Amino acid sequence: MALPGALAAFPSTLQALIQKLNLTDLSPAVRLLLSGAAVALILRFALGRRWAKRTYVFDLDKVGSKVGTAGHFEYDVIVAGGGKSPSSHRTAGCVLAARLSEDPNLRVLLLEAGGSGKALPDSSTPAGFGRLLWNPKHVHGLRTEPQPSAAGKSRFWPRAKMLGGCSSINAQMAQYGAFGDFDEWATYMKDESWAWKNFSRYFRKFEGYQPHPSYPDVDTTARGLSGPVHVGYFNTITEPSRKFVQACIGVGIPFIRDFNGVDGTIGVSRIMTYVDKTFKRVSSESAYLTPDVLARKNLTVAIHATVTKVLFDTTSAQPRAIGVEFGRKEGGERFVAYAKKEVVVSGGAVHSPHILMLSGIGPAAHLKSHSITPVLDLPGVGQRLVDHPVVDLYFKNKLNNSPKFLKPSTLGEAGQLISAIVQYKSGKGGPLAMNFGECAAFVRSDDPTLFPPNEYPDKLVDSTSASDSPDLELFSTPFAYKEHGQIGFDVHTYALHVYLLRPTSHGEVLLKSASPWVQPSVNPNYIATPEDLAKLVRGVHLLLRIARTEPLASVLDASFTRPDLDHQTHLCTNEEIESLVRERVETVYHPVSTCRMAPREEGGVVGSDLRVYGVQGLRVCDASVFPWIVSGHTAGACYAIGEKLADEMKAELRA
Ligand SMILES: Cc1cc2nc3c(=O)[nH]c(=O)nc-3n(C[C@H](O)[C@H](O)[C@H](O)COP(=O)(O)OP(=O)(O)OC[C@H]3O[C@@H](n4cnc5c(N)ncnc54)[C@H](O)[C@@H]3O)c2cc1C
Repeated sequence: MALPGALAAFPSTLQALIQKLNLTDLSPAVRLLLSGAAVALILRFALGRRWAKRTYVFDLDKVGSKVGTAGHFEYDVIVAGGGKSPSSHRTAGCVLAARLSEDPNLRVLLLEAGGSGKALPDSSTPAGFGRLLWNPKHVHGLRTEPQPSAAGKSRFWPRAKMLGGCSSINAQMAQYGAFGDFDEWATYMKDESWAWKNFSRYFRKFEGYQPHPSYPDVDTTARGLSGPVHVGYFNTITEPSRKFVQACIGVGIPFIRDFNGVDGTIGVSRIMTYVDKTFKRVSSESAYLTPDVLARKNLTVAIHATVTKVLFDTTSAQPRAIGVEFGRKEGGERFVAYAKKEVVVSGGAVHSPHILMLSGIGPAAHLKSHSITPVLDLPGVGQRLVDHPVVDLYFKNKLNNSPKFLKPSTLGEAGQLISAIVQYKSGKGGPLAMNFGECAAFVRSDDPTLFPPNEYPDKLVDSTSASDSPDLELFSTPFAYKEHGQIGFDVHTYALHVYLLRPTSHGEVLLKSASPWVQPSVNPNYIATPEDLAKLVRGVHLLLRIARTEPLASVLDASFTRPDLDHQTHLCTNEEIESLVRERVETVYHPVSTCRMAPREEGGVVGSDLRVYGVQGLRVCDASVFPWIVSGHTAGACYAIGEKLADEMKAELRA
C-alpha cells in the first residue's frame, strides 16, 4: 500500500524535482523526450511483464522435428494460428485448441507466430492497445496497396502477431452483427446450422455476461452467462459520449438497451465491451488458455512458431493435409509436425490465404508466378477481401477535459498519466480502463427519418442483410487522433466516426513473394462503387447533425474554426464531403472473406463445414471464412465460429 501512496504523490514530486534540477530551462522537445522516457520506464516497472515463456513452449524442437532429421512428432489436430478462431492462427485459434482439447483422446498442437498477448500490459490494459498498433514486435504493420478511389493513398493495416490474435489488440467493442447476417449465411450456403436461430447458441456459449448494477435493463435471457469470454459494462466512458447518446435520440435514432439483445441491433446505446470486472481486456487467449486448460497433457501451445506451409500427401487422387512446417525466423531452422486427423488454418483474413498460397493452394497462375508448384488450383483463395471503411470527424472539446494525457505531450500530462496508472493498478479502473469506442449507433442509410427523401432523393442499392439490419455504424471516442493513434492534437478534442457496415467494394490478398517472411499484398479497394461513397457521405452528414444537437453541441466548441477540426464542415458542399471521405477513409480493422465460405463455383474456398474444397484433412477457422461481412464488429462471430467448429470436429473425430 505504501507504493501506490508514494506514486500518487508523484506528479508534485516530479514538479519539485524538475524545479530543483532546473529542467524548466530545457527546450520543449527535450522535455517531451524526457517525459516520454520517464513514462515508458514507469509503465515498464509499474505494469511489468508477468507472463513469460514458461507458460508456453518456446523451444520448437520440443514440438516438431528439424527438417531433414528422423524425428516424428504427431498430433491429432494442428491449429495454425493462435488467434480467436478455434483451430487456426487467429483469434479463433485459441478457442478451437482449447475446446478440442476438452476431449482427452485428442492430441492438439497450437502454433502461434507471436508471443503471449496476456503478458503485455499494453494488451491487458483496455486503453493500451493504441500503443501496440505501431509495435512491429507484436503487430504486423501492413500497408494496403494505394487505393485508387480513396485519394490514391496507401493505408496502415495492423494485424496482431500474438496469442489471442486481434482479440488481444482490438477496441473491445462487443456487438456481434445483426440476426439477418447469419440468416443470409444460412440461405447462401443452404445450411440452416448457420441461421441465427441455430448459430446463436454458440454466441451464448462463448459469452459470460457480467451484470452491472447501472445496466439492469439488459435482458439476461438473451445473454450467455457462463461462457469464458466475459463481457459487460466495466470499461470507463466519458461524459461527452453519454451526451452523444442523447443527441442521437434527438435526431431520431431510437435508444436500444442491448445491441445483442432480442430487439435487434438498430438504435443507439453505450456499447458492451470485452472488459472484465477487474478492468482487464478479455481476449481469446485470456478467456480460453487458462491455467487449467494449459495444464492438459493433450494440449501443446508453441509460441514464436510461424507456420511456413501446410504439408500434403499428394499420392492419392485428392491431396491430403498431413502436417505443417514452421520456424522462428527468416533463415532459421525449420521444423515439421504431423497431424493424424486434421490441420486447421486460423491465421485470420490476411494470413490464412497467405499460408494456403505458400502451401500451393490458390489461384494456380498466381502461385506459378512466384515459382510455387500448385497442389490445388483454387481461384477463390485471397479473393473477395472486404473491410469496413471508416471516416473520422474531429471536434474541439469545450470543457478541456479529454483524457489526452493518455498520449502525453507535456510533463503535466505525464503526471496525469502516472496518477491514472496508480488508480488502475489499485483496482479502481479509471482512464486506463477506457476502450475508446464508447457509444455507438447502428442505422440504415435509407431510414427516411434520418435521411428525408426530399434532401436525399437518390435511391441507393440496398446491401443490407435484412430489412431490420443496419448499413452504417456511428461511434464516439473521447478524443481525436490521426494515423491510428500515432498523431494526436495539441488541444482537447472529441471525435465521431462513421463506418460502412455492408460495403459493395471488395479487393484481394496476394503474394508478394514465395517467402513466408514477406508480408502479402493487401488491397481492400475502398469505396470503389458509387453506393459505398454515397452511403458514407450520408453518414458524415448525420454525424455533423448529431454534433450540432444538444446536449452534445454544448460540449463541443463551435467557435473553434481551425481547419483541421470539423466545426465548419457542415457548410461544405456534397462534393467537398465526398473529397473528405475519399481523403480520410481508413480501416476499422475488420477484414473478412478471403477464404470465403461459398459454393466452389462462386469462388468459394471452404464449404459450410469449413473444409477446404478439393483437399482432405484441411479446414479454415477465422474471419476469412465469413461469406458476407457482418453488420457490426467481427470478433464475436470469430469466437462463435470457433465454438461451432470445435463442437462439430469433436463429434466427427469421436465417431
Ligand atoms: C485495432 C483493432 C481493433 C478492432 N476492434 C474490434 C472491436 O472493438 N470489436 C470487434 O468485435 N472486433 C474488433 N476488431 C476485429 C477483430 O478483433 C478481428 O476480426 C478478429 O479478432 C479476427 O480474428 P481471427 O481469428 O480471424 O484472426 P486473428 O485474431 O487476426 O488471429 C490470427 C492469428 O494467427 C497468427 N498467425 C498468422 N500467421 C501465422 C503463421 N504463419 N503461423 C502462426 N501463426 C500465425 C497471428 O499471430 C494471430 O494470432 C479489431 C481489430 C483490430 C486489429
